[in-house]
Amino acid sequence: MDHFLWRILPLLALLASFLYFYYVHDSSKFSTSDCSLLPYNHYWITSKGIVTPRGVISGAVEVKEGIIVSIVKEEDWQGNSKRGQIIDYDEAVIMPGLIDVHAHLDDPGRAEWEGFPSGTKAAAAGGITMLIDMPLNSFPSTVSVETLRLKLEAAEKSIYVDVGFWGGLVPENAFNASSLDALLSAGVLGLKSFMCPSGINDFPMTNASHIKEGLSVLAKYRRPLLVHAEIQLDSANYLEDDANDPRHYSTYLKTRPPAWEEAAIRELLTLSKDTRIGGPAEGAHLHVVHLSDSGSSLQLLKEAKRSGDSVTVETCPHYLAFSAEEIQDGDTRFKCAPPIRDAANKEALWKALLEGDIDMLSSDHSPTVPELKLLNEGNFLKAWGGISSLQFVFPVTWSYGRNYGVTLEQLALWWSERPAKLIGQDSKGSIEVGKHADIFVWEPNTDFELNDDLPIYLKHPRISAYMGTKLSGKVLATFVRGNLVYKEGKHASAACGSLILAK
Ligand SMILES: NC(=O)NC(NC(N)=O)C(=O)[O-]
Ligand SMILES: [Zn+2]
Ligand SMILES: [Zn+2]
Repeated sequence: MDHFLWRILPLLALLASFLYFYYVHDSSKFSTSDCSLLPYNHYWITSKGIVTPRGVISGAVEVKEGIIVSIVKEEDWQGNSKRGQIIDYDEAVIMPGLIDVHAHLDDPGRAEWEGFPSGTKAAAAGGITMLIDMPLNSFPSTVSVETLRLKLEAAEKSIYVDVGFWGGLVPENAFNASSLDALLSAGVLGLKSFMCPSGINDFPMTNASHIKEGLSVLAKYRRPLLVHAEIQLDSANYLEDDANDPRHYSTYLKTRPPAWEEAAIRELLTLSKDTRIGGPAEGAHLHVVHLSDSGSSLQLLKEAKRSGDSVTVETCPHYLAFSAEEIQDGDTRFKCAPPIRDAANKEALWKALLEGDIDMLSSDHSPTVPELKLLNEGNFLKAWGGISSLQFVFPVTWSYGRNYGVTLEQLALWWSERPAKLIGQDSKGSIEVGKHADIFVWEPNTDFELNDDLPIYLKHPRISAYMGTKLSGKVLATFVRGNLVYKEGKHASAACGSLILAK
């Protein structure tokens, strides 16, 4: 027996060295740092498609200690041998990480709905390198310095991507300038308010005078006011009869007509004009979240922009992917506010986005526990309003957008450059020398079906309206400040995202 062991010893040694090289030497399998799946922090990423503000190039991006330190075109790169570590992605696309300016992670207080760890893991797996957490659905709402502190405590050491925070503008703080001053000084990136009930009792809606107060305080800090722009008008056209079955999506659609959005946007534009006493450049920037109405609401925004108002607008992938006609009876996964409208509206939203009338995209990831989505009962009037989408927003934008001829540069503009500008983060939003190495890598032509076989990190994947859809665009890797935080089904072992506070 001994004799036999001696004879196979060289074979065992060979196997051991193979295992060493396969598992240890390939840095992506094992790591020395907990924050990154890479054991080094100076490296080059090479690819035939790197999306920069000056176009798509073939070449290399040099990353050192979290910063992009050089970008080299292929013709200047070849033949140069003094390189360090190289990660070659060949035909895969290298893009600036997505910045999602509108996500509800519901932590602290309702972490069973999502939470910072699952939400930011899902974000990283979807190419998102920074998200801004909404001030509501968590408990307490982020409406004061004290409640912001609770947010920061909940997020610290629990986030896999960078996270910033919007503060809430609510009746309780709107007339208290020192409270708003304190909240803004503590670092929220801007304020968010609702012109209709928010769906959650602890975040009440604001009226015109609250909004005016908010705008005037925000102007001093040069930070934006984000508004859920719907005003409840008489919904007399909804009656409890057979034709208005709450399991029919059309019943819900009738309860929130486009006129609600139009009325809110009209009022908002007037209010913000009133605060621009010294001219269009004065006053706070206004940002309309999740626009759904591509008709009169959009027209009002276009006119305001043309007259020089400081206003931007976002829409969300669910308004671009789905239409009311396709939503099945009882499928409350699709309930959100403002609602998903008809196919013609969807086409017009794409046109507005492509023509630059809609500035950017956001997820409005607003999940809850499956019980509150009432999936069995299928009652559109009672179910929680909010779409769960965070991990899928990029492949969704690409899958539906490619039919409209969407370019890589447009994707970067809608998901990175313009969001970075809205939140005042000059060091983020594009692949340029001196900026944070917030980057993701993806394969445009890899198709997949969203089902349980995939690694999905959201807490409640079942409630997502996207489950069961076929998509293209597979995210391979995500780097946050140079740390490889996600690679094909695996995250870094520690959550090292940064809390981003306005200065
Ligand atoms: N409480 C919410 O999360 N509301 C959200 N709900 C949606 N969009 O259906 C939102 O952003 O208004
Ligand atoms: Zn909203
Ligand atoms: Zn929202």
